[in-house]
Amino acid sequence: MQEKVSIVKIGGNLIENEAVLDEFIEGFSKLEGLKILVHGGGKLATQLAEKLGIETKMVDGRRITDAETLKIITKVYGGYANKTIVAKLQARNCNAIGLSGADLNLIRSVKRPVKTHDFGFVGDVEAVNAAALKLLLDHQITPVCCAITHDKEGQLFNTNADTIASEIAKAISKDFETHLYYCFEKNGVLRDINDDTSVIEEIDTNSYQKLLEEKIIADGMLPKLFNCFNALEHEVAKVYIGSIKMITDPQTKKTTITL
Ligand SMILES: Nc1ncnc2c1ncn2[C@@H]1O[C@H](COP(=O)(O)OP(=O)(O)O)[C@@H](O)[C@H]1O
Ligand SMILES: CC(=O)N[C@@H](CCC(=O)OP(=O)(O)O)C(=O)O
Repeated sequence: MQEKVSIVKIGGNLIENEAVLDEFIEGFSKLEGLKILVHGGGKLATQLAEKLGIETKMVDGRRITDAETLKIITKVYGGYANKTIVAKLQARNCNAIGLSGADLNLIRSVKRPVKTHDFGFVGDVEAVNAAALKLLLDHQITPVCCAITHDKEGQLFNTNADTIASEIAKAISKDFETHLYYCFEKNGVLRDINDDTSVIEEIDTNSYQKLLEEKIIADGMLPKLFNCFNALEHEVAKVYIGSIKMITDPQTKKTTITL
């Protein structure tokens, strides 16, 4: 039987709020077994860009990343957010290491091809160094991964954090039973975005198509669900979308994604 690994992705709207981040870290550090944390930080990057007078442009949930924006996201994701999370985990005796996709050649990507838009320094994932992750996990070290990748020729890229989480989950599924959790500020995929009690408890391939047609799944939820199904199609055992409470309390209402 394969050993279980929990991969938990936490969105930027949560890490921006210190009390919520602390609650999450408390729960995550108590999670039994092997684990990996993937974090976003989009909201913090947007705030810093605004302070520096740099306009933020998002297309289909992805940030157009010019050279100045790449500097900002490297500071925010690879620096402030990543190191704050690692320090908070260490304070709870969770032996974490912060990594970008360049560290250990963890995630190699290629510039997103120009179709309707040129996203600039945005990378699509090509390869994940699963052996490096296994090495860390085998030593009970918890990787904390941010939304930065590289092309192995010296160029950093910005990559959606939901994609980082699903690509990591896919890559280690040969060696481990992987359970992927997408934590964000709502209780799950909602039928009515203004009603936090309207959680859709299960979404499968058929109901997914219907929810897309009805436009119930929109904005940031589009890449998230694409990544959920992509993970399940590549041997990831379980995929959930919900609040931070779902990782500590299995009874918490959430959305379970199935094929
Ligand atoms: N059906 C839906 N249920 C929940 N959220 C939805 C739905 N459709 C669109 N959304 C939007 O998607 C957002 C989550 O996407 P995003 O901000 O990219 O998440 P994250 O912070 O985890 O990266 C929610 O805050 C919400 O505004
Ligand atoms: C290419 C691209 O869009 N990258 C994302 C990476 C961060 C992210 O995904 O953060 P959240 O999970 O907080 O949304 C961005 O810069 O916003």
